[in-house]
Amino acid sequence: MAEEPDPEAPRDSSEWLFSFGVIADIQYADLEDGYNFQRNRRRYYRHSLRHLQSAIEEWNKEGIVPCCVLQLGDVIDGYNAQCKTSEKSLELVMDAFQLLQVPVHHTWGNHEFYNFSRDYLTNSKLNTKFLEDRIIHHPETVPSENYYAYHFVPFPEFRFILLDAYDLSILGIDQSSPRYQQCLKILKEHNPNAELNSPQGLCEPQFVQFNGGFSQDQLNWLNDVLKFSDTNQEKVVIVSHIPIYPEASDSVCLAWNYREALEVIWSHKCVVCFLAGHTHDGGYSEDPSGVHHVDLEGVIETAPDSQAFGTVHVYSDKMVLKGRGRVPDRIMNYKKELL
Ligand SMILES: Nc1ncnc2c1ncn2[C@@H]1O[C@H](COP(=O)(O)OP(=O)(O)O)[C@@H](O)[C@H]1O
Repeated sequence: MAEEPDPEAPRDSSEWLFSFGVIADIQYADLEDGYNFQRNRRRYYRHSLRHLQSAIEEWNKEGIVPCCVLQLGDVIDGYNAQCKTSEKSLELVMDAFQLLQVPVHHTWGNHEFYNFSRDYLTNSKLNTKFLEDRIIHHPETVPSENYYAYHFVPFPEFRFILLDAYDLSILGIDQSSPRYQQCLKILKEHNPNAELNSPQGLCEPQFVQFNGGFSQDQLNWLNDVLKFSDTNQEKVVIVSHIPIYPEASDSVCLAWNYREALEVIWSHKCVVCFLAGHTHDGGYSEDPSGVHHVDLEGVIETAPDSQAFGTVHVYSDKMVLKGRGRVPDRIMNYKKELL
């Protein structure tokens, strides 16, 4: 289990290596406050941009400036599509990110696909694949163009892998394409409801339209990258919009084939942390193999007088999440076999 950091504790003796920022579910729209589908959580559409701007100001001012920021998806809200403000809102959010002194890695969530097609996203500023690492002589670690995923090395012996959790999905793709038909078939096989966003009565409630999953092709690629990391004594952090570990997430918010993703991860020792967004409430659990699953609290459901972002300080023996506002602090020790 992660320990709560003790502010009174003496300064750590383990070696600090680098830090990175995390933020999730900004869902900006120039709209009055609203509510989620259940109408039990307030959504601060307009203020979410202010939250982002103040997170950027704080990261820029930190004594130890993070080496990069991970944006965990849903950067603008789906309402923008109805209001025909998708491009304008994206521009405002990207202008805010411009002020950040370090690179941002953008993950794609369901709200990206409510606003834009996959082709549009591929050609947009939300495609940060140019920041990827290429491992020479290992073509198996090069991702296919069929999904938006890549890996990068923010610090020697640490590999971060950004996954496409909507690789299997009916969102953002042409309804006449074979891929759409294949994904619709998977969804309907698991969800007989007329409203495919409804999990009502499902034994696997994650099979809803606002979720997605990982293709076998992407899982094979992930397996190959993890194999390389195991062999080269790297520690790996995985980033995805949708979470994959039930103990850390609402069961409705998991990736369609989360079990397959866990199976791949659990067959390697190198993974230390899986970071996701999507749930808005946040969640945390260390799985039996010692992988820390963090679902970050969403900016969109964060009151103006609070905050929702964090900085992860990476040490030789652990990662320490320093949360702001409703993101709690966490100490995440590495599994023994990695020390
Ligand atoms: N239980 C449900 N039944 C039917 N539709 C739902 C249900 N939950 C969510 N939806 C719909 O699914 C879409 C995504 O839900 P939303 O709560 O906005 O997701 P997010 O948390 O990603 O913003 C919305 O169009 C919403 O109306």
